[in-house]
Amino acid sequence: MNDKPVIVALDFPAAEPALELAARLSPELCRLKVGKELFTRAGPQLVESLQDRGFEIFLDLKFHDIPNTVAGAVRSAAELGVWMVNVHAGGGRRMMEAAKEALQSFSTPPLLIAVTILTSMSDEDLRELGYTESAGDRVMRLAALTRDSGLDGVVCSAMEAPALRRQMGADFCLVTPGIRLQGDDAGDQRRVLTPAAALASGSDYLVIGRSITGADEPLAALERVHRELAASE
Ligand SMILES: O=C(O)c1cc(=O)[nH]c(=O)n1[C@@H]1O[C@H](COP(=O)(O)O)[C@@H](O)[C@H]1O
Repeated sequence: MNDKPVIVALDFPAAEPALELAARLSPELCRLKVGKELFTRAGPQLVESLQDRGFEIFLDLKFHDIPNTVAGAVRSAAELGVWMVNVHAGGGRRMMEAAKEALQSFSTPPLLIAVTILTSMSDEDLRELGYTESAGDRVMRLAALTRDSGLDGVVCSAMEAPALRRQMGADFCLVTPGIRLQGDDAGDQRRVLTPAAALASGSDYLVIGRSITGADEPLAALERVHRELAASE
């Protein structure tokens, strides 16, 4: 297990609750993810405030556009000094290669990760989009394309992690959302696992939102995750 596998998803509508939650966590125990809702409202200033408090940031804006536009967006993220940034693998090889190329001039570039198939998507959802492959097969295809395009890894469901680890090797970074503490509601997620099961499946980083941010005591929930991970080693 790497030293800090937990990334807490700050899915809040404004800076204030995000900063309040961050104040109840510790940069020793987790990194933070700033996604579309929060970034659209609070922007780079919020990212900088969180960094000033010692947190490394996963900027989760899932860029998906023409190569030139995505390259510029990824460059802007790197200039913000974030630790991880992501794009949609569905943007294709040229888009991902352009994103990678945009990071060449940075001495410590962010990890560049691609989203394969969202963990909210079921096989049935994919069929409705006209895809004949199962979610699992499509994830494998998109992950191979991601690796061949020079990216560092993928966001995927922990359910796909064992096959991805086998196929992509030890150095390919697997970031897995869709994590729930035992007893928590899955909500809109479709392919969920517990933290220990996700790590045992080969995940490097666990993205955890509501199981921590929705807990009465977020730090206690984060510590519970760490205890469960340590016990499962
Ligand atoms: O890129 C992501 O982080 C992501 C990809 C994906 O396939 N599924 C997914 O849930 N996520 C994110 O992971 C977080 C999960 O939050 P919870 O379901 O509350 O734990 C959210 O911020 C999602 O945006």
